[in-house]
Amino acid sequence: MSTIAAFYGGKSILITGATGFLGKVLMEKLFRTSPDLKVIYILVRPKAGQTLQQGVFQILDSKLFEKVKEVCPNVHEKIRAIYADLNQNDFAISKEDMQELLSCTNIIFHCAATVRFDDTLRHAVQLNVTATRQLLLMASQMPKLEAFIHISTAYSNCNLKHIDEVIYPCPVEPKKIIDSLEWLDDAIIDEITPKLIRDWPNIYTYTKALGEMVVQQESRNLNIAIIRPSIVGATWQEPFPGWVDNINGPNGIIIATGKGFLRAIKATPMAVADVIPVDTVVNLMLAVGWYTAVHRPKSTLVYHITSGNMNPCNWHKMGVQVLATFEKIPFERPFRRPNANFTSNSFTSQYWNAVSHRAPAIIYDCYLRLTGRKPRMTKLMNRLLRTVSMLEYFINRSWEWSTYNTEMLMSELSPEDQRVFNFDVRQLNWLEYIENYVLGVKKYLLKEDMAGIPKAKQRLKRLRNIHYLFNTALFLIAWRLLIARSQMARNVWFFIVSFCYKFLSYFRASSTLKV
Ligand SMILES: CCCCCCCCCCCCCCCCCCCCCC(=O)SCCNC(=O)CCNC(=O)[C@H](O)C(C)(C)COP(=O)(O)OP(=O)(O)OC[C@H]1O[C@@H](n2cnc3c(N)ncnc32)[C@H](O)[C@@H]1OP(=O)(O)O
Ligand SMILES: NC(=O)C1=CN([C@@H]2O[C@H](COP(=O)(O)OP(=O)(O)OC[C@H]3O[C@@H](n4cnc5c(N)ncnc54)[C@H](OP(=O)(O)O)[C@@H]3O)[C@@H](O)[C@H]2O)C=CC1
Repeated sequence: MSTIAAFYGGKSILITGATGFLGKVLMEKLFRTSPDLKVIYILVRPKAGQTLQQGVFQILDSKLFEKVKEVCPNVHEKIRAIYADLNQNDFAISKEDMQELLSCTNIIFHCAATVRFDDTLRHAVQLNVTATRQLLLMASQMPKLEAFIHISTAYSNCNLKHIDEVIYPCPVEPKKIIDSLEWLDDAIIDEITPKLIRDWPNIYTYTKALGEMVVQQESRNLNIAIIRPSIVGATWQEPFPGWVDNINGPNGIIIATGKGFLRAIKATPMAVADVIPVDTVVNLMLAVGWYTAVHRPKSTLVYHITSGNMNPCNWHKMGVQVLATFEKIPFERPFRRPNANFTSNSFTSQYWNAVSHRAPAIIYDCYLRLTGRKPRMTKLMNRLLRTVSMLEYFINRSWEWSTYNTEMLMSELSPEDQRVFNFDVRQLNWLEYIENYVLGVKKYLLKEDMAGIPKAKQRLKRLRNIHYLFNTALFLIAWRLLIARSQMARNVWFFIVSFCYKFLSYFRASSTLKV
């Protein structure tokens, strides 16, 4: 029997961000491996037109929870959804609910965050910093609390090149920022934001760094651990390979490439693609929860869960494998044939954007206008290119994350726990993983039917022929214009034509002689 699975038996677990990508996979694994856990409290913000119960059923109805329903048929009774908005004071939790949370919770997994790179500083601080502080305050009033696990990101210190499993201080105290945001108006905040975030690439990573500082400062006598995953990708093995459910990180890029919208990207091909499967992250989270509660380390331990130092893959390898998978399992109705040009040069990147992205979008919009439809491709392309520009920082650099704590934890696990809660990425086969990832994006995100593959392949062939035809026509027009304008081009043209003519005459003569 797994020690970790047994540890969660009978426990009351509080999860924030349970409706998100990581939160869902965490709940799934908890129910599957510890079906005898007492209850999982999830803090859910109200959604228009949906009751809490409907929200829970929607999560449980997804394919992700199919195995859970077999192992734990009464799973819906073990989820206790609580209305909460982490942007509000006391999270807007009712008194009764708060009382229950305070008196019963044994373990907290704090996953909720805004992961948008372009959020306002006010909102990002509220969610990623102030809410963390408030949750810690709540945690300090929980007599039965055994461990508080805070989910950060490996990029919270991405202004550094080598990152250790320690909490780095931020130049400005989180408390000062929280206080000043209370009285500063939005216009001034916008103005000072670049000065505050300094060499962090966006507000998200900056506020996650502030969140870690808050954890350190407000930890009191709690048992706390911080987990820093890199780019969280589709499931590797559990409950089945390839599960994804949002367009963040690589997912949106895979869709945009598979649909033929995105054919070139400003990326350093040899930079490490530090993607980490979501089930690996969840396994580490559960192991850390157990270790923190049982072994009670004296200080707050930080755990990196990254792939780059143990089993590195680079963007080139990833791009090639993604394209190879599109050959086998293409997405339906692509705009153009998928392609992946990587360039680290700004000028070349702008050239590709003009020729390979904006020009086809404009041509397509002209076609839509001519056929009496509303143009939409240019707008979509502009949004896509804006998104890609925000991700560029992460695909043009490599980082080194030390993983001493993560390795130490691995060595502390029994062989059974190492198997059930496997977070050893050295065993990951990238080619297989990427193929399943792309397949998962097709099935679970795009909800495309596998029966449509032959038709999609036919469409790709047609697009290839159109591509060749278009290029040939373009070449001939360009050449014709050049000949009309330049004597040198005419000379070259006559030389080629006379050379071909001579070659053909010689060929004909020699074949006549042989006869
Ligand atoms: C040709 C080359 C081919 C290559 C071959 C393929 C090989 C694979 C290569 C893979 C390289 C990947 C590198 C990943 C690096 C990640 C680093 C993460 C590091 C930190 C990790 C973390 O610690 S934490 C999670 C990270 N946190 C996010 O990842 C949120 C980002 N996101 C936003 O911050 C907002 O999304 C933002 C953008 C403001 C827009 O915001 P916005 O207001 O414009 O509105 P929306 O979000 O609604 O999206 C508007 C439209 O952009 C579309 N879209 C949204 N995201 C998209 C996305 N990723 N890729 C494409 N398309 C996306 C969407 O489909 C919409 O399209 P539509 O208009 O048709 O609806
Ligand atoms: N995905 C990634 O690549 C990485 C993620 N991380 C970290 O992992 C954690 C989870 O990320 P992920 O699952 O991908 O993110 P998601 O965006 O999928 O999930 C975010 C969760 O936070 C909840 N949330 C947001 N705002 C509020 C609010 N005001 N009140 C209550 N709940 C709120 C969301 O609820 P709702 O459903 O209502 O929106 C959702 O459940 C985050 O802390 C993130 O920083 C770290 C590294 C990489």
